[in-house]
Amino acid sequence: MAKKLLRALAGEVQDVPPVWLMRQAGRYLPEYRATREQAGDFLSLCYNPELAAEVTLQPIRRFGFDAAILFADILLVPQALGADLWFVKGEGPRLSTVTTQADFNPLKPASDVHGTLSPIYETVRILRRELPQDVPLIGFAGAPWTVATYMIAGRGTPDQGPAHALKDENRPLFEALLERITEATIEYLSAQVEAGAEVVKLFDSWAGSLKGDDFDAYALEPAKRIIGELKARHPDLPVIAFPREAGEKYVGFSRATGADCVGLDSRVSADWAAEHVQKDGCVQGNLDPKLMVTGGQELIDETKRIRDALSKGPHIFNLGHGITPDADPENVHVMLEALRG
Ligand SMILES: Cc1c2[nH]c(c1CCC(=O)O)Cc1[nH]c(c(CCC(=O)O)c1C)Cc1[nH]c(c(CCC(=O)O)c1C)Cc1[nH]c(c(C)c1CCC(=O)O)C2
Repeated sequence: MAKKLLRALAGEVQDVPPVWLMRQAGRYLPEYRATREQAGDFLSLCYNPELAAEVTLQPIRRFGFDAAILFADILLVPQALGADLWFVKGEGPRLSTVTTQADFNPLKPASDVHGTLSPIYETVRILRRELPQDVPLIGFAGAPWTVATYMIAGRGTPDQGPAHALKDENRPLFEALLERITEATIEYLSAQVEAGAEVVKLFDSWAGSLKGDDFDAYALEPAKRIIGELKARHPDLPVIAFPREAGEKYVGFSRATGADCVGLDSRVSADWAAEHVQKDGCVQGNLDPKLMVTGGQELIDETKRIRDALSKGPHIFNLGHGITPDADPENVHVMLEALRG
């Protein structure tokens, strides 16, 4: 029997949808925290193929999810382009900033990213050997806009203000940066597929802060380019696009970009998505990650409600965003029982 996730991506409607969770390998799991400790820190874990493969496998062993997602980070691409990257404990990522032509000039060409990223391809090769036969591996990268917001600000920002400011004040530089990230992302994802990733996902976590024509130019168009080039190189490759908080812009996104599936955040209702988004194909989502912390009957009811609302078309069950460090692993079992039971 073909893998459940691949069947959903091919448009098959299933009584019980395949399920995996964003950030399923992460700090809510004690075994993840132990392996990260063993690696030293988060980035050392990302670049250690044996240990990165181990943390990718941990949630598969514990929960029996229908897909594994490569353990890495979207900010490895800026690092491969030459940006400095480090993580401040309890705060998050920091990067050297790109706000002037002088900052941009030393960035490497896209074809040079493989030197830094080759350990990630080794992680993929290990995983293809070690994953159970029925569990496909999802590779991923950040979408150009989201990656650019971190490269421009040098950190996460609540409103992506610095990136919007550069877009408004120096559009040629902003567009050159997006172009470089786009090219690097094509190279990176293509190499993941060559190493054995069976599906790829493009995370545009901050797509929702792009409005109107900006959304089309800087979220939709780059996704379309990346997906078009990947499918030219790997014709059967399924792609999941996640323009988080796109709202009304979710409508038609998969048709316009060529994505096989669109990821939904928790702000849109499953009923609305069934009518307006799922008519174009597979959707993924969209349980509120908070329910993995609070649990109880509401978790059970919401899981079933989303499953039922999206049951008339192809659906991959997931959260609306990543599972948080304060989530209770027991609640994952509760959700799986509600979904599959
Ligand atoms: C914006 C973004 C990043 N990284 C990612 C995104 C897009 C998705 C999203 O919106 O969440 C994507 C990502 N990051 C990670 C994965 C691995 C696969 C998975 O299990 O989903 C994936 C797919 C591991 C990680 N990436 C990070 C962790 C936590 C690091 C740790 O172990 O201390 C993990 C497991 C760190 C990270 N990485 C990033 C930030 C802002 C942070 C700090 C915030 C935080 O601590 O949660 C950048």
